[in-house]
Amino acid sequence: LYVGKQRSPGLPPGPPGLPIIGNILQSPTTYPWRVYHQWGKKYGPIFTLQMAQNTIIMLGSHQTANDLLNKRSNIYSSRPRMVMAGECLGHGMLTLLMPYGPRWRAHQRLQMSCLSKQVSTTYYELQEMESKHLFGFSLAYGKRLTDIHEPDLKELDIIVENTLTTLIPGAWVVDTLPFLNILPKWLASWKKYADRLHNFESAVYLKNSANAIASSSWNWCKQVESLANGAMSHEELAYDIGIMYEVSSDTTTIAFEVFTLAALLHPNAVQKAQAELDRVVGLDRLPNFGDKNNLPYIHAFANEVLRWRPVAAGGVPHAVTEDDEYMGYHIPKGATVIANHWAICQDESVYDSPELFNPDRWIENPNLPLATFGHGRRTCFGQHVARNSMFIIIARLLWAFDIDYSFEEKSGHKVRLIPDPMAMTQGFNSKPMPFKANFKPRSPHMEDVVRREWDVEEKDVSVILNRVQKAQAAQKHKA
Ligand code: HEM
Repeated sequence: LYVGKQRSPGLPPGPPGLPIIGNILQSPTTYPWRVYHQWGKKYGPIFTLQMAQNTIIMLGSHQTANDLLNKRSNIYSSRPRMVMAGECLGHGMLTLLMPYGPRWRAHQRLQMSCLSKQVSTTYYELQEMESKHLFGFSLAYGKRLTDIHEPDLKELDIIVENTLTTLIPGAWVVDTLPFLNILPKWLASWKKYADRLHNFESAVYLKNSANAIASSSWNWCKQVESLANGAMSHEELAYDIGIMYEVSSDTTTIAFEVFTLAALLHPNAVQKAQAELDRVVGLDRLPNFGDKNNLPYIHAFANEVLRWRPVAAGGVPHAVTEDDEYMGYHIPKGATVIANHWAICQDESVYDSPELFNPDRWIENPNLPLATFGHGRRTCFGQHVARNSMFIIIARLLWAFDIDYSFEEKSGHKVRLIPDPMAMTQGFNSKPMPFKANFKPRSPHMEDVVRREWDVEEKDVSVILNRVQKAQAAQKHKA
């Protein structure tokens, strides 16, 4: 079935490749996750791509990803060498890309002290406040940003964009041929580029962290500094907080863009959500976290947004640390193992008519699996915070607004601007291509309620963060 020379015997099947370079020339340049989804139909739910020396095992079904990445997570939880992003840019400090082992676990413990399911309930007040004004920087650095043009936010957005450029699969020759990284800087243009980005990133993270530690309120920087108790450098700790901001801001923003796209294209689902909100919450106050257990359709809507267009559509690569056998195939130690989130979210054996946006599937079966936050021990640490953000923002947006098409004048006629639901960006994260939507208050009364609630809200972030600290101390005391 495949060219024997490029593959060790017993590997899962895959497209035949060329000597030495294997499948490199066949790497799809547009929507690789959709192409791999199709290849999965031909080669099966587990198949191999040989990228020069790198063996990549693609998992295209819920079952294969669950069997390997979840059930055997003791050996499927490392990361492949991502030389450009992990080494040249991050100098080994980006937890997302760290190999599995004691060092990653030490950082994971620090990050989970800020993000666990239990701890995330202590952020409700802040999320409620910020959802009225739309949540970001406060937890990490103990300071509110009120304007999207603030320089602090711009700097972090530049870092996110820079990092994403270093993560594009296939974009950097050194990721395909890692041995090239021994070349001196004058011969290795990527090293000079990465140095520039690293110096900027490190300086911003250290500055933000120093300001946060000097501030009067509780924040994540203070939390990890006190837990690490001198065992890690300030730079490493500043990176732990920086990466939490990096991986949360782009992903969560994309989830809301997908939400808006889904809401625009599926008015029936919006009507169902609004009927639930009106019944449970009524018309005289905004929904809040106290309503969390009584709004199943809002949770279903959020889950379906995450399934319909998974944010990291192509998956985040894992690496296997031992030789393994699965379905009669050999999976060699060191291979990269990628769960294709797009293919898994379209898995027909799990989701009926997966191409449809249908929140009701989560009402019929609230235990459906969801690949969007990844798998096993590397599952997104921030999933509880992210889910809470999605709950409160979706509930409040749909309570307060109708989301409708924009119109354009064409030869004297008003024409609806209908976005293409499949038009998404490429890259590590995939978001909808720009589109227009109109948010219209559902009634003047509801508009008044939003204004009134914002006027009486506690907006002093240090007051709220000190309450967060007290709530976390109470949780520890109870435990
Ligand atoms: C909708 C929003 C989000 C999505 C879709 C998302 C998705 C992901 C995915 C797919 C991974 C890699 C999983 C794997 O390797 O199998 C990941 C890792 C991670 N996420 Fe998220 N994420 C989101 C929001 C957040 C937030 C809000 C935070 C923190 C505040 C966060 C923190 C992290 C961290 C620290 C990791 C690295 C875990 C590691 O060390 O490997 N994420 N996320």
